[in-house]
Amino acid sequence: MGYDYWMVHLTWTIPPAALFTVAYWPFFTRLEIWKIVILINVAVYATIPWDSFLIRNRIWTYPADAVVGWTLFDIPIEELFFFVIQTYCTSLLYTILTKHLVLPSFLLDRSKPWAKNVGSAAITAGIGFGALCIMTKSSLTYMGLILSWALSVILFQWSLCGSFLLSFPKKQIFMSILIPTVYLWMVDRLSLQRGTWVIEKGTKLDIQFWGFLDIEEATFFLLSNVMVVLGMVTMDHAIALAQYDVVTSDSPGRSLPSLGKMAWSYMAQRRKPLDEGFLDGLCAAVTELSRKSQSMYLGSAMFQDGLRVDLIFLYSFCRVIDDLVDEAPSREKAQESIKEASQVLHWRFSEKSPKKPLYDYLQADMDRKQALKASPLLHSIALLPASRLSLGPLLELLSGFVMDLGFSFEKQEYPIETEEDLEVYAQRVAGTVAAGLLELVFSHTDVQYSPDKQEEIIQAGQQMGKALQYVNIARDIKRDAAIKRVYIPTVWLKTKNLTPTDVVTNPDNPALATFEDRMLLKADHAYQMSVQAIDQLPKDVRGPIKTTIESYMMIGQMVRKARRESTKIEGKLKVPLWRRLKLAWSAMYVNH
Ligand SMILES: CC(C)=CCC/C(C)=C/C=C/C(C)=C/C=C/C(C)=C/C=C/C=C(C)/C=C/C=C(C)/C=C/C1=C(C)CCCC1(C)C
Repeated sequence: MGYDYWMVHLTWTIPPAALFTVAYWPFFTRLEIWKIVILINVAVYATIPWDSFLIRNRIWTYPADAVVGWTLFDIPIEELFFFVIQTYCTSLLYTILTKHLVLPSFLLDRSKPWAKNVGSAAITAGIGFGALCIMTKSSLTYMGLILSWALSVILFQWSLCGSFLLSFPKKQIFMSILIPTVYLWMVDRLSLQRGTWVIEKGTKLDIQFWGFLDIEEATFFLLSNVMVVLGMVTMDHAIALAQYDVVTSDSPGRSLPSLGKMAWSYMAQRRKPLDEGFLDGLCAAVTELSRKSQSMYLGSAMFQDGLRVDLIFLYSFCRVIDDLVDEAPSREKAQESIKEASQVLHWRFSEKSPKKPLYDYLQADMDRKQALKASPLLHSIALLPASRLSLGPLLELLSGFVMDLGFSFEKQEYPIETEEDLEVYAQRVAGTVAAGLLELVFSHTDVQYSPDKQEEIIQAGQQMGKALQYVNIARDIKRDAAIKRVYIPTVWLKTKNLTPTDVVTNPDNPALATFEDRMLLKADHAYQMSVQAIDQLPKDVRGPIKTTIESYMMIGQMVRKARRESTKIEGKLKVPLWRRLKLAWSAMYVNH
């Protein structure tokens, strides 16, 4: 008896598993943990008969002084632990690397119709080849046993998730397979060299890499990681379909069904055709978000499932209308866009069945389809989750943009005259977005809130939205001056004998520091008044919301610090990535 095999685990497999677990712990969701637990079970049950058969046939052996001696179906306990820990590490790595992806956006099958069949044929050929190898009862035996067993599992997985896998990003798949594979190759080589396990001659090809790593072992570790990763992808395919059902559903409030239910409806494979218009729009919105704001994209990944998808659509709408107004060639054109947005919003929210799948709706009327394709505004409104939002805040947001159009340097018109104007403006452009976000949160949770409670929380949320807008304004005084906008109330400026025009012409005036400070104080005050409300939100949104808010408030602190140390800032002030990560980690940890 000996501890060599356990030492392999203690030195090589347990430490990376522990390290990744601690680093990722605050971000683990219940669903992710269940996925991994299920996969570990499947992996263990699927591997036991195979491994036991190989050991009984003495394809490989364990020196008595390397193992403790406890076995199950002749498999050393250390080896069983290997199935568990490898499946855990690889699936955790996959979970981390794919965390930012929006699963339903890969449901659209853009692959060639033959691609899936070619894959199936190739895998089947591999299984056949493996069987032939086994029949030769020669040095090909071990390779044959690996190929026929692993490829059978992979064929089953491919038959379920093939099309989904083809549209899934390849980089994440390759990394989650290759990193653990190469790592385990090194561990395996070391153990074979030490003789912790021995592959018997006669049934192996006797070809080694790096002196010790048998070609069969290399193949095995590659294929076992492929099985683990494809197992995760298959479950994610089922989850993507369930998320799709939630976000395209008629009912205003629905959360994701249980994993068991998802697996059942996935295996039954009876589905209505997917709404292509919707999925196209989702892909476009996701691409846009990741292109325009990487931090918002990554931040949104902390929100789960259907809520995240809905938030992306809400963001997309705000973004589109914002760009339309900012990039309009003239004030009149911008006003037209806002008017159009208002009309389409009314249409979207009054339609008898506004939640009707977009694609059906478009099919019914080709002209409308053309119009939608041509106009990002129409498109983004068509995609808004109208059954889970209300019209009020969206219209109020438009009125915020109208205020922005009131600025005119030539005519010396500045709409933010009093502090109250500032508050109205912040409510319109930011309070409304917070209200929309919270409506979506209430729709996607199983927690029951009375209407009064919801109203109370939305009030606080709007206050917080305003706080963040004040931070924004304080940070952007110079950038706004460059586009001839001044959000510092005219009455504040008057106390220092300044006018908004002075700010536009001389944004470097040190006297402006007072107003920056005052704006940040206003932000702090609004923050203090509303921060406790976060604790009343559903548990799984507290962390992400805290993270978003705190990283914004941190910008405020950095503005203050930059002013104190009179650092010159070119462009937009940003919180460094590592500080945001640290902040996210602790905000998520506290609310885990
Ligand atoms: C739930 C929802 C929503 C939907 C359902 C969707 C669905 C149907 C999904 C289906 C998924 C499936 C079928 C997944 C299957 C995964 C498998 C079989 C993984 C095997 C891993 C095997 C592993 C890791 C084996 C590891 C073995 C090891 C490390 C052995 C090592 C070794 C050592 C150390 C020395 C001697 C040689 C040897 C190679 C045996």
